[in-house]
Amino acid sequence: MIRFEAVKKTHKGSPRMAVSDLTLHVREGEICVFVGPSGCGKTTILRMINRLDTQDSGRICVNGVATDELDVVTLRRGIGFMMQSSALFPHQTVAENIGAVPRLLGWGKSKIRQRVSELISLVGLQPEFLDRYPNQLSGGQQSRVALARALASDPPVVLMDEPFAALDPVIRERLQDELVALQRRLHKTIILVTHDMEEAIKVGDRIAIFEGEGRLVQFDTPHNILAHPASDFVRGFIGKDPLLKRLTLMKVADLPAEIDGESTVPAPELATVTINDSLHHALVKILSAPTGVVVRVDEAGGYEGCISIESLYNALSGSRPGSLQ
Ligand SMILES: Nc1ncnc2c1ncn2[C@@H]1O[C@H](COP(=O)(O)OP(=O)(O)OP(=O)(O)O)[C@@H](O)[C@H]1O
Repeated sequence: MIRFEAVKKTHKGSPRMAVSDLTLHVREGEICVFVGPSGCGKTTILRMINRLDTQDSGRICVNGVATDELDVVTLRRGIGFMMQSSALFPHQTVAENIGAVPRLLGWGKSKIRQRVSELISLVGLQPEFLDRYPNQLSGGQQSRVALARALASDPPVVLMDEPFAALDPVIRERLQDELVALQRRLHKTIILVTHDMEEAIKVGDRIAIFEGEGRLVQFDTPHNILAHPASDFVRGFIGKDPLLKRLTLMKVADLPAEIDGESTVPAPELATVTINDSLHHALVKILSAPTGVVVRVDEAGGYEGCISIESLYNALSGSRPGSLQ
């Protein structure tokens, strides 16, 4: 859907490259997260997609068409952009902010009003917010409005530059969850820039990790990056406890169900986990269970076998305790 082919960029007056020879393909309908330290070129890469910046060489294609072969208005019509720290228009109401792109596209007033009211509920805000100004909203509410604005013309591609960076951790986590849920319904192609690896792991279908001068060092699923970091740089970026992070990503449903045929009813004293719980949650329960075993149940509470610490080791590596690095 979005393809970078040998893209290079050095900003005028800068002694260093912002992007070095980037080749990368973001698939249709995925959330791809760009992560890396400050100044490594993430924003520049994002801005080149909708031609706010221009590459010095190489090609960027959106849906098979090179961006420099399209006129810029047509290109940007298909791309929603959510900039750093919301960047809402301060002198416009929420309704006017959300309707900004449809207005530019010349939609009629009633169509815009209908779209704005759809979007405000899509991002989880009450209609009474529509007449407020950005400075009358909390940071989390501003982010919701900025997301609604980026989605206004229903673009197939959405670019998000550190959308949740300014939010407190609780609100940030909630919005990350909501973004993932929204994406399941809307199937946009999303590129989200962050410097927060936890956020990347949580929302990304795939993560592109960059180091200085826009050098791509690894591009893979969160699971594979945690299991097989490509370099010490990636290992350092992942931070502490990669095994625990992998357990957070995996669900009880990812383990094979092991019903032994006899104990079809769990003993009442055993703790239970459901198939939608994370393996991290299962680990905590196993560690606090006197027997070292928890019962696995399906969504309806039906017995599906037992899980021990060994099941978790097997899920992580297929190996025995002691062999994990
Ligand atoms: N307009 C500009 N003129 C000159 N240099 C620039 C310009 N914009 C960015 N740069 C430089 O290009 C490099 C990449 O910047 P960029 O903003 O893309 O990085 P980033 O990874 O998004 O950083 P951050 O996480 O801090 O937002 C940096 O060294 C930056 O100083």
